[in-house]
Amino acid sequence: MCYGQTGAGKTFTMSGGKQSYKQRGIIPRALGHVFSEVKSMPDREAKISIQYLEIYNEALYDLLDITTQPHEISIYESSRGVVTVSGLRTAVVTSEAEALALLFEGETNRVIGEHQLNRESSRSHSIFTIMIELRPLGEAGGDVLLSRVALVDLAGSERVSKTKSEGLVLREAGHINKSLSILEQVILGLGDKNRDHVPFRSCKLTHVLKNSLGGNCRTVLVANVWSDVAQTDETVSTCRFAQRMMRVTCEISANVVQDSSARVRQLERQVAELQQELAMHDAMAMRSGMQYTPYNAAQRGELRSRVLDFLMADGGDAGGAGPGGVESIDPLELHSLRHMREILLACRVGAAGGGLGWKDRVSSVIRRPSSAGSSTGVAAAAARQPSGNGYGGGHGGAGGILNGPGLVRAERPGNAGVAPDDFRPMAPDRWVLWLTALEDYKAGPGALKARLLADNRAKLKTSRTRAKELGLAVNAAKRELDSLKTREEELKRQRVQQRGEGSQVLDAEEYDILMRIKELKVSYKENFNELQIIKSEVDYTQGLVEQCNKELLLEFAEWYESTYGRPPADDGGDDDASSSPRCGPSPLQPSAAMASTGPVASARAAGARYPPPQPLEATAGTTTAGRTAMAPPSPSGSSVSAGSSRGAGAAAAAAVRMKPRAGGGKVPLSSLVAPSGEELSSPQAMAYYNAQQMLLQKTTGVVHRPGSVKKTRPTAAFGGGARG
Ligand SMILES: Nc1ncnc2c1ncn2[C@@H]1O[C@H](COP(=O)(O)OP(=O)(O)OP(=O)(O)O)[C@@H](O)[C@H]1O
Repeated sequence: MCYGQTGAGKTFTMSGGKQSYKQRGIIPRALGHVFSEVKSMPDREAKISIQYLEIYNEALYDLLDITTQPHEISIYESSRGVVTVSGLRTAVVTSEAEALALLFEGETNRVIGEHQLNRESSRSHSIFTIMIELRPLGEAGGDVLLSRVALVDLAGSERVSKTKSEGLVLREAGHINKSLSILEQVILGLGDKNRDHVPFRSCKLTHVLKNSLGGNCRTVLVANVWSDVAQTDETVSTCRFAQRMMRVTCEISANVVQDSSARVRQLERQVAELQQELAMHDAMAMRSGMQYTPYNAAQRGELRSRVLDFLMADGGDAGGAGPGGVESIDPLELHSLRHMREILLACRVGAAGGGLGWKDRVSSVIRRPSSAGSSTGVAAAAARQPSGNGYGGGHGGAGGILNGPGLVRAERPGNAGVAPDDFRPMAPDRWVLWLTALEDYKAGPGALKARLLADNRAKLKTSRTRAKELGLAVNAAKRELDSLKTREEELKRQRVQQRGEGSQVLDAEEYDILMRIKELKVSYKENFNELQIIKSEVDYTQGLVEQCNKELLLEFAEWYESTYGRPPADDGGDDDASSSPRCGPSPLQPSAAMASTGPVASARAAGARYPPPQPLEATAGTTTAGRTAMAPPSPSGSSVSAGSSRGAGAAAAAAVRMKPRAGGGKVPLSSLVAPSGEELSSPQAMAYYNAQQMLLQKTTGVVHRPGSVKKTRPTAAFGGGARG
């Protein structure tokens, strides 16, 4: 801030002489300095803007904006005491030249007058403000440093006796002197710590300069004096003012603010970076198909379908590992918290639909014995079932998969194909039927696809295992490389310290380390390359598995519909077949062609609403209770037409043979083989058996158990009493 009597050289000091570049004043020098400083900070982004205010006769004028319509410029003070001038043009400048052009434009707009002491006397106070916003360049959202430099060229105090002012110039002098007098009082007030009130608001000049005098600021006063004996009084007066000014002390701190919009951008960028990081970790750990965004309806439906598939693939609790045991089941891997939540949601949806036994099912999965080679026979399973529970293994928890609710594709008028998200809960009894039919389908017409699915799953498992191994090897190699490099650096430093810079002789340890590093680099590269290949293989096979699974289910749905009719709406499964008019052609009844002969016909004759099942457990010649005829196994490992239990079409497709067994008699379920020759897994066989038991009971009221034939009263839930 330049202060002094008129003609002392304030404007010359602040703006400079017009003769040469050398005479440039503080303002152009400050602008040059600001821009060169900004240039020397490539890691920062600066926004520079300027304002140029004039206070003339206690009125505010915008020196950068005189061409536009006159507009009100007013002083606004916030509750926190921050003073701003509203309505003032703030010109953002990107170069020194641009800023200088505006400075010159503003100066030409200033009011000047002529009097005895100065031919070009400034008749106003001017405040040229440079505002700088500095923020980290690559790190939007960091702290923003706000700076403000107010370069003030005060009008000079003048003694009218000396200036001989009159008229307008005299009036201007009055305003000038008055405002300078208030400025002096303000400075006095600021210098006196005991003073409560500082009259900032007494005039426009002090009000505007409030934050530049007593706020969070550093104030520099240039006291301009006219070194002439005739001006001694004014010089003394100026020096006294400067002296008072020196008493004013301020506590300053940097104006650092948080840019909220930039902060949002920063956080977004951070999230994106973390997602990339996560993706990289997933890639390294060979976790494909990870999803961190919310699931859409189709994806949710797909997952539900997979959960169901998982549960069905298990096929009950036959207990134990082995070719058909727990170990052969493809686990539902948990990829992420979101994935886990979705799986639990799928379970909950299922539970909400059927409920019965679902909890048991989950418990049985969790508690399933894992000892390899344990007995997988029916007897073992049966031993765990509560006796006389009505539905054989299917109801006691051991064969829990049959108890769980299923999902059925919702029907759409005129559209057999439905999206996976159209699954809705199915009553347990219907689900049993559906599940059993699926097993049939997989063993019969869908055997090829099922085999393909199983093959692809096996391949996927192998690839994943290999990828996991490679990932571990790559990570281990990386860790070892890092630690060896650190050790090598350390040894190198020691060698240089001991033998000097030029020493090239390595000791044994350093040599070994270098050799190992070389080896590791080769193996790292090989493993890494293989990892990339395996990764794409995993991704591809994963896709194949999903595709096969989807196709299998869709083809099965078609097959089911053509075999049994369209799945009915869920009516709770409590239809009374004997009384209902739906006893006739039911959606679930086999077609006439299918049901014309054999057990189907028998069942229909008996009023069975469902295709009658056939117990798989062949206790030759003994299972005659009820209305369903049992065919004993043929001596040659003969086939029991399990398929016939689901109609002729299914019979051909889903025939299950029994392995020949020395001595005949009972054949354990673990010996069952599918027509394809594929040995049924114990859980599959158990599920199959349980399902058939359940259906048998529903149609005939007979519960067949391994080693026993028992007649039970059908439950009301199936309304099948009339058929017993
Ligand atoms: N250091 C200097 N070297 C050369 N000329 C100067 C110097 N200081 C001031 N002058 C000249 O003196 C005259 C008066 O200076 P200036 O207008 O800057 O005074 P002022 O203090 O601003 O006066 P006022 O208060 O009336 O505006 C100008 O013609 C200017 O060129």
